Amino acid sequence: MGSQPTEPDYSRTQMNLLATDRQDLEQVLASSLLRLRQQYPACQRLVLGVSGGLDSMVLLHACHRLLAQADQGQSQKQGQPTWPFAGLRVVHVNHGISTHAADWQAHCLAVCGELDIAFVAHQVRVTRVAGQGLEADARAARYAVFEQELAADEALLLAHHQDDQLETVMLRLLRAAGPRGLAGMPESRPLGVGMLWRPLLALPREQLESWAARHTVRWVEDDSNNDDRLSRNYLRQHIMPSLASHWPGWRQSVTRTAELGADADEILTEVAERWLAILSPDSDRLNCASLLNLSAALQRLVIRHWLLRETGQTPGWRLVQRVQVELLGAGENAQPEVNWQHWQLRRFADQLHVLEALEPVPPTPPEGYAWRPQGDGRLVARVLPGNGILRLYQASAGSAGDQAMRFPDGECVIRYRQGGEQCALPGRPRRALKKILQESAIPPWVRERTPLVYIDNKLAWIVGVGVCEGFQAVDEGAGWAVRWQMPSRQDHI
Ligand SMILES: Nc1ncnc2c1ncn2[C@@H]1O[C@H](COP(=O)(O)OP(=O)(O)OP(=O)(O)O)[C@@H](O)[C@H]1O
Repeated sequence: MGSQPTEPDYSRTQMNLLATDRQDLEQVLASSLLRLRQQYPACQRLVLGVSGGLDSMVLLHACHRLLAQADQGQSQKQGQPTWPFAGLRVVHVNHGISTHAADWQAHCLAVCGELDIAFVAHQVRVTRVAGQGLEADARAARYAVFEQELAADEALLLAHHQDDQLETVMLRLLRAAGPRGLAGMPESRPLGVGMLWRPLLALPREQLESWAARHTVRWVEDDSNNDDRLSRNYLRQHIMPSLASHWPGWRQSVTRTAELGADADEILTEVAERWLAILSPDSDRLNCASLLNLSAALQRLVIRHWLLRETGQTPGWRLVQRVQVELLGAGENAQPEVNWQHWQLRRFADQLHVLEALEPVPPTPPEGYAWRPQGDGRLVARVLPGNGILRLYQASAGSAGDQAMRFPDGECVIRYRQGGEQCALPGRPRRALKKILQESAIPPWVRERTPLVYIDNKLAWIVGVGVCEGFQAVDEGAGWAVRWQMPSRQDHI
């Protein structure tokens, strides 16, 4: 296959479709765009994702025709404007993978020039992710560009069609999927600050092909489409034709399955959210004791949605299973952990935690990190290299209680535990710091990086645990409290 713009292949177009499709495709597009405008009134301008291939070229030309009709005064249909948008522009992502990448970009630029439509191209560097194919990596890079590119009043239109949807559902089925996977691609979803919209999702590929033929649309054939080592191509070339020959209604059946999947997913999401509101009301933690009271299937549902909520990534079946067995099933005193991408999933104090893996804290200088009062008597926030930031604030009566510290007159320094330290909390015997930390509510993965505030070389405050004997504020309102914001998003102590 070459990269040159190809003449439409008339031999593949079907006569019956040729007779009727022209209006159909444009009608379907127009009513989809009206629906977009009604559902998301904030979307006033359109951005088309155009690769240079047949599908997105059809979308581009068909949008251009609707826009031209509107300009020629045919803009009202049953009282509705046929083109209710203020702007239209095209974005092309050049992945730089194919040897024909520059031709695709040049073709998109040329067509947009002919149609007088604003065009922007982005060259991306595709980052390879272990265990993921090149196509998926390219897609991630592409969507990152789309997301960046989109403004809050814009919707991105992509030219996915019914065959793409069927392939997606079949591939997911073959890789194992629950209702969410079987639901296929949604017609719309939020993308960055804007919306993503797929106006051609209901139309079969054939219909796009015959429309392209009729309008002498030129496109660039993607040479990788012929490579049947790629699963999607194998399915398209070998499996789908035989399905059609034995089950003429298979497209409708799979489409219906996707619709049922979408319904089931919506209901399951509602159920999961209700449970999350109970089991993880206002924190990123999930309560194990209550979770264990649920049925095994409901546990997996809640775990899946909790991970999705906290990380933005959909966890696979195996991971959910591991969390259920290895973390939820662990004894109370065990401290198991499951690593997933750059997250750590841990169990501590009868809660499941999802943490972004933290870099180890860099070695502290022997003299510690000085934390000096300002001339006006206030201490400023102290950035701890690799370990977040400490802030001091005046503890108002009641807000900090016995956590309020006397104003540190002496030399104030921050250190971390080195081993062998001892101290006494008010009214308690002197003990090893290690023991005090172990018995505190501080999770084990935070203990070694817990800031220790020394005043005149004496341990005055174990952040997150309390003020040491001799340093507590006596008068209400006279004390100071410390807040530590860890480098990861979730932990404030
Ligand atoms: N390089 C590109 N630049 C701009 N838009 C693109 C590009 N590639 C694809 N698109 C848009 O995305 C649509 C779908 O493309 P394609 O089927 O190749 O994507 P996909 O990898 O299957 O994506 P998805 O993961 O969303 O299914 C195209 O019709 C087009 O609208």
